[in-house]
Amino acid sequence: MTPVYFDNAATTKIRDKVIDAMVTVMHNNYGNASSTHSLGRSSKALIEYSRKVIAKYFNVSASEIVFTSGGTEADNLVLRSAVRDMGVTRIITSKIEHHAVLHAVAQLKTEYGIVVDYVDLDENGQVDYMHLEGLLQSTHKTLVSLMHVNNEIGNILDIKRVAFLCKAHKALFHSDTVQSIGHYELDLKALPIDFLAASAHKFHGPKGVGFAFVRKGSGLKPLIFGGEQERGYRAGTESIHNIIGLEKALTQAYEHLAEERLYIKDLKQYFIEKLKLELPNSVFNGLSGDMEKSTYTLVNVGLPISPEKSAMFLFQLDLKNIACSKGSACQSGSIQASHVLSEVVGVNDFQKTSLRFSFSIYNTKEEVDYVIGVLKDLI
Ligand SMILES: Cc1ncc(COP(=O)(O)O)c(C=O)c1O
Repeated sequence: MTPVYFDNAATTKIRDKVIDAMVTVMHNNYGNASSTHSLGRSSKALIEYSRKVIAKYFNVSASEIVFTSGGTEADNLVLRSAVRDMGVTRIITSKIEHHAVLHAVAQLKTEYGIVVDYVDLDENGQVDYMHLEGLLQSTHKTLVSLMHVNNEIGNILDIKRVAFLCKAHKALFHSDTVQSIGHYELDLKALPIDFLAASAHKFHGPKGVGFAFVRKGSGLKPLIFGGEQERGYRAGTESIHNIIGLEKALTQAYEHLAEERLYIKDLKQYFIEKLKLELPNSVFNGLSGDMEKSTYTLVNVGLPISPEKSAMFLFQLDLKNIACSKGSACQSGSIQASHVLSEVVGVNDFQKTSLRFSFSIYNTKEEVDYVIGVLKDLI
């Protein structure tokens, strides 16, 4: 039996069309994009074509897209260069960012002694925009780094509001959009955002490739030094098949966005209703039970199971062929809280075991029925 895969926020299955495009490239376009012969030139042309296609979706110019090994590298590229090369002396972020941001910022604090401030969050983990505005009254050269969609609880940031707040206070704005690109559209002509991070494996593309959007004139310098690839922003021979895979995955995602969003949203709604009916003592963490204020791709549920029993519970789910994420009140058997849930889940609800179920076009309502049936039986 193939697993019921409800862990799409961790990574997604690659689309067949994406695999086909990548295999064709691996067969035919093995030339190094820096070589001047025709094989090299055709590799280079493919990369530049992909860059143009990607840039168009965000209404930016191709030179503002820098390919990276994924979201983590894109976050690090932006954050580290902001401090090292752009004069940033203060970063405002939140305690529920992905570790790719949190740990990179902590490292910058250690290395450069920058000031780090964490914006207040409300009881659902939503950014307190008034507090953010207060924090922005500062003489420091500031960068704000706030994620668009939270990977654990699905909360959606009012990215437009934050972008204009930053602009009004002359702060740079970076958003980790790893969970939103491919699922939400962003017009970067209309939004004053300076930097973004994206990752292909979150929208049915390959692992190990992503990109940073870097606004023209930002003064960004590389994280990795060597050759002149990526216009000097990122040294190293380009992974052509991965870049083509990224572009094809993004094209597929945005071409089918309307119908696929409807399909997945309907699945999430069905999951919520069914869970409320079958296990009414469950709670939805953060805003994940709110169809409008959280992403349509995931729910994070506190189930009425004590954390001590949580490790066994996850093992039992695994035996039933259910793949979901611990997301979690208890990780790998030790009672170690997720940093996101520690911030947003109240003490009482924290006595429950939290699981993240994240959906994609490859899931069905029958799978939802199966999972909720298993949860009910086990509980
Ligand atoms: C919000 C967020 N940021 C960054 C990352 C890291 O991306 P990558 O796996 O491409 O390095 C992830 C992946 O889990 C994520 O969910």
